[in-house]
Amino acid sequence: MTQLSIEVENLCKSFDEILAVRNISFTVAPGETVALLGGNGAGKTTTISILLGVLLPTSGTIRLLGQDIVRDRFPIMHRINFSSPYVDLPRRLTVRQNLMFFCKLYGIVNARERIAQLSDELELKDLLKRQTGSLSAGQKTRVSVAKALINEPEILLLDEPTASLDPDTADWVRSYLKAYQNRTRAAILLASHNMSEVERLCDNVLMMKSGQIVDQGTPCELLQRYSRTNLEEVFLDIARDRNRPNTSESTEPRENIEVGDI
Ligand SMILES: Nc1ncnc2c1ncn2[C@@H]1O[C@H](COP(=O)(O)OP(=O)(O)OP(=O)(O)O)[C@@H](O)[C@H]1O
Repeated sequence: MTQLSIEVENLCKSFDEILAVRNISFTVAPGETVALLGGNGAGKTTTISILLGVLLPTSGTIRLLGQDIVRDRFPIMHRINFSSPYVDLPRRLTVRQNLMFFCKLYGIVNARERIAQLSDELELKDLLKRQTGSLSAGQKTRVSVAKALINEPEILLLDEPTASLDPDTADWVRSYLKAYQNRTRAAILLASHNMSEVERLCDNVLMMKSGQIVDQGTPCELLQRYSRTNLEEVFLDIARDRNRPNTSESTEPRENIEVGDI
């Protein structure tokens, strides 16, 4: 049987009296993309931070590439990577210096070639000499994606990977990530508020609310289950505790949805 890339079992995380993550379990297989969806404060970033080893779980187990991350964190860290708009790279370093730092951190042998390849593919060539702090939000996001792929990770954790990108660049970055995954069979766990991104990239969706997984399935399964035509409407049904259309109570006409109202 193929080794699962991510195995999360009964994970809980509390910050004093706040229960940020409540007993969640899920898996991600190699080559699979799974989305964590949920409103603000649902527990997505906390879950990703625990997978990265930045936060310790209160209870539960996490295996990445078959290894327990609390016991065997260091041997697997060079096989995973992440991108988040909330984690700034050192602002005074140039883009090249930042990428070189991460090449050294991950022990990349042909660092110059790797940086040249990524900056070519992600159109960063003109930015390499610029101080990272001087870049626009969208430019920083592209640098963050380059940093996330620098070690060709087997597990990629993406927190809002296309935040701040214009629709054209966002679409291009999604295609790039998909091509990377097709080539490497990396497992991707993605937290996003962009439902069309999730529909396009993800094989499976975990709907989180108040720290729990309240529903899950493929985008198609969720659309069918809620009798909806897009995930944005499913998201609103769950966020607003609307009844599922397939249950007996849900035969009433459904109220209009204001999609921009998430
Ligand atoms: N360091 C912390 N100390 C105390 N509470 C925290 C901390 N980090 C997160 N929380 C709380 O845990 C809960 C989950 O937060 P988290 O950042 O995981 O949500 P999220 O789903 O990523 O939200 P968003 O979509 O707004 O980014 C929230 O109630 C948040 O206030």
